[in-house]
Amino acid sequence: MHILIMTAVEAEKDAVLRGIKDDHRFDVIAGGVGPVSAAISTTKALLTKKYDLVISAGIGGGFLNQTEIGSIVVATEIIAADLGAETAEGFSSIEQLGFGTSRVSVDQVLSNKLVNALQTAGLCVHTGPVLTLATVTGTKETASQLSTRIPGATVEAMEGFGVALAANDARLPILEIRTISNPVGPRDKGAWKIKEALLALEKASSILVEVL
Ligand SMILES: O=C(O)c1cccc(C(=O)CC[C@H]2O[C@@H](n3cnc4c(=O)[nH]cnc43)[C@H](O)[C@@H]2O)c1
Repeated sequence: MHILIMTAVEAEKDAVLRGIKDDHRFDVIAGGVGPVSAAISTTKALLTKKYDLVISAGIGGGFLNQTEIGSIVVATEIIAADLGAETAEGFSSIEQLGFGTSRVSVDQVLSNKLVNALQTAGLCVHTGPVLTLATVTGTKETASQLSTRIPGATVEAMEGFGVALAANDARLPILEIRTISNPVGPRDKGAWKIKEALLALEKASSILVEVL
């Protein structure tokens, strides 16, 4: 089995590599920040080699009461949360506009297997929809609007949907794994617990090797 893991930045890639060690089934690529860079980088990677599974992995912002800093989230669904139109009545999704879909399903069998293994290893793990946004949420109001609009929203990050669309286009299964560095809400980048989130990403990656 050949597995492609896409992160946004090098620090996330290094954390994944520390977890998977020298397992040659995995390629790990830092494809850039945001859904567009992620989609382009993933598409390019999928054209260069035959893969069986694609994983979007990295740190993310956790929704209040759903996650803790340093916990791991395995996506049940990958959702482009800002793909649509703002109207006088509120946000209209791309589905409501009739132009396509903002949701990609994950491989449920693999994701359940991974969640069980992470729990067995004693790690703090949650499951739920992982949102992709091109803009990091920076206010309480936007955070609250997102969790109202997308019930169960667990994490927000910036790449999953781009990676997932590229995987879908290549007819490959997709997973998304995020570890929580900060709460979704008022921006305070100085308070992001990046070290803790990268350590959790390393641990989650070491379990991935056992599961796949
Ligand atoms: O400064 C560093 O050392 C550093 C190390 C690793 C990663 C970073 C990033 O800034 C990664 C950006 C990446 O993180 C995701 N992310 C994290 N929190 C959020 C959030 O609250 N909302 C949306 N995205 C978030 C995102 O996927 C970015 O690509 C820095």
